[in-house]
Amino acid sequence: MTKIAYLGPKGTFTEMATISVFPSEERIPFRTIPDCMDAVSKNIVDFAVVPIENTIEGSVNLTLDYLIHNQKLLINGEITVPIEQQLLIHSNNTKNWTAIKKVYSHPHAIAQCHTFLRSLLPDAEFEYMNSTGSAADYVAKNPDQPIAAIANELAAKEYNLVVAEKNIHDYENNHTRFVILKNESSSMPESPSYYIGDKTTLMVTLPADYPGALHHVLSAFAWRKLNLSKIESRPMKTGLGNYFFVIDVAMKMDEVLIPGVIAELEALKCQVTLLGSYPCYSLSKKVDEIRVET
Ligand SMILES: O=C(O)C(=O)Cc1ccccc1
Repeated sequence: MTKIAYLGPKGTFTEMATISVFPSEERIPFRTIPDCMDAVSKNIVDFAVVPIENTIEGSVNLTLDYLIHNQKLLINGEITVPIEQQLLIHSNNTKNWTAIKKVYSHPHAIAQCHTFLRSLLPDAEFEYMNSTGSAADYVAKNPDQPIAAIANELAAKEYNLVVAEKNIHDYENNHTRFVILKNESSSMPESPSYYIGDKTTLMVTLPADYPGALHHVLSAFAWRKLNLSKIESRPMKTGLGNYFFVIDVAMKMDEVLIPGVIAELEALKCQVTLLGSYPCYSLSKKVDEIRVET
């Protein structure tokens, strides 16, 4: 059976994303994003699902950087999931949850709830965890401490926690994109999620810093009328001011336009790496509907 690594433990948003694309495959939780990617390169699993970008916080740098610098895997698919954050507490603490002293969660989840936290738990400290699921697990295992987790309803059920406050995320339009990684390009199993189109992701390194360099790169896409859905710069880690660009093109790899862009950029002495050309899905179902037992 196909094996899928995801950022665990059970009850994470990544698990929600994974269930929606791989409802009947074997899903295996890993503790960290790099652990998921290593599992693919060591052939312990066939695919890994990890978060890559959030509407509120932007890119998940750990994923982008590990993909570029450590495990050169290919993006085989993408799934976008609506994110609703809940404040979860142990049933021992339901009487006075405003006395919570510490809030545990993934850094992006805490960042998505700053307004709520500042107004209702202004004195609480934050404790950053590898995932929202591991925060929920910690709160469940420490019933005597005045602590809460920020996580989803799946985690509330999984760890038997109480939802003290519902939908505490500051912005309505809170979505996260997850990528499906593999060490080669392979066709994805038919997904029950909604197909929303194809994307191609390129990594571009400029030969040197000179006036108009990025303009030249972008014009290779512009005059071909290729729509870019994202451009992100990340440090090359070789010195201050050295960056590479990760560029998402809103179309499938073709035989003319994208190869033409790559040839043009290479003629400008840019280094271009294809990170993947893949189908994108969207999940707009409720947690109850997506819980699938294997
Ligand atoms: O921690 C999780 O549940 C994850 O899957 C990572 C994450 C954290 C916050 C928002 C979306 C995804």
